[in-house]
Amino acid sequence: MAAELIDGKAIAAKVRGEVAEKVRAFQAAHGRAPGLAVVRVGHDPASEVYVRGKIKASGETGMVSEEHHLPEDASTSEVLAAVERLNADPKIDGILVQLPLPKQVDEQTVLDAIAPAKDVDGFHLINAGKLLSGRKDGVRACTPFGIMRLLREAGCDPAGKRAVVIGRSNIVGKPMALLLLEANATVTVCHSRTRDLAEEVARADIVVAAIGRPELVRGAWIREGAYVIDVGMNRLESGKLVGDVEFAAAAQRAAAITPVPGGVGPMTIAMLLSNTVDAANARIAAK
Ligand SMILES: NC(=O)C1=CN([C@@H]2O[C@H](COP(=O)(O)OP(=O)(O)OC[C@H]3O[C@@H](n4cnc5c(N)ncnc54)[C@H](OP(=O)(O)O)[C@@H]3O)[C@@H](O)[C@H]2O)C=CC1
Ligand SMILES: Nc1nc(=O)c2c([nH]1)NC[C@@H]1CN(c3ccc(C(=O)N[C@@H](CCC(=O)O)C(=O)O)cc3)C=[N+]21
Ligand SMILES: [Mg+2]
Repeated sequence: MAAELIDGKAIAAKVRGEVAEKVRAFQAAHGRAPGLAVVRVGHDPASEVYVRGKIKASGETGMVSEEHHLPEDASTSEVLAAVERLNADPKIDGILVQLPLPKQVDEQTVLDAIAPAKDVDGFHLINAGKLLSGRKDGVRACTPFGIMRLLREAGCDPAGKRAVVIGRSNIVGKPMALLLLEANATVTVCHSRTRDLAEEVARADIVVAAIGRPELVRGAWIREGAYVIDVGMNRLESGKLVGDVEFAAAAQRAAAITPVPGGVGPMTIAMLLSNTVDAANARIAAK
């Protein structure tokens, strides 16, 4: 069986088109475009690539975006000062602090300083708590939120299905598990201490791999007809980018699968823009 390819690039383009429509309506109603601020600290080469992608994509939707670059040796209070300025800036609707931060910067303190209404990553504990509590008004983390859209576009309704999420980070694995639960899947969360990962995966109708280990999930583990979502971004020494799933072998068994690149990554950026225009509208509505 050859899997359907879930074309994240194409679906992300569709989402960006929806966002551009909302940006036009916002501009017409309020005389300005929604504003996104990205804070980047130091010189992580991968972060530079991702931030460039975010700035470019936001411009294409008609949004205004700005990048604030702080030096590698910036202190927690310097990063906090940048966040506070953006919290107070009425033209800024969304704030994203690119992770990872240099070691001397306290990541949790910085994320918790972002005004929850401007936290377009959905990483603030208020937004994490809203998701946990089943409230619909919080901001959803971009990567898991985008994955829910990919599943929907692939014709997969999670209700009643067995979903296995591999990874339990605050930015991908945990919010992913909660969104799948909200969509009525039966959810198992696996991690580095899981005794038999192959056995867990073999039962899954939906597999989301968010590990960061090249092709750790073997194609032979995949249940016939499963939906496979690969979040992993692993740069090999050859320069090739591969996911956490052994793609070619998994595609022999899956109903549908996301490629790397061109799957989850572009959707993450599209959902960031979607969260930003939604945050702009919500802030105006709250005034
Ligand atoms: N495409 C996109 O938009 C995005 C892609 N990514 C990519 O997704 C991947 C995961 O990111 P992130 O969640 O931040 O990573 P983290 O490193 O924070 O989390 C990795 C998770 O994988 C688990 N893990 C590690 N080794 C194994 C193993 N052998 N078996 C089972 N589980 C294991 C860890 O378990 P434990 O908790 O026990 O340590 C941990 O929960 C990375 O490749 C990252 O680059 C991330 C964000 C967005
Ligand atoms: N505050 C914060 N928010 C994030 O959302 C965030 C972050 N920090 N830190 C890093 C991770 C990673 N991440 C990606 C986004 C897009 C692609 C992406 O577009 N990838 C392309 C390929 C890019 C390439 O070729 O390197 C693709 O998959 O097709 C990947 C990864 C967001 N993250
Ligand atoms: Mg993200």
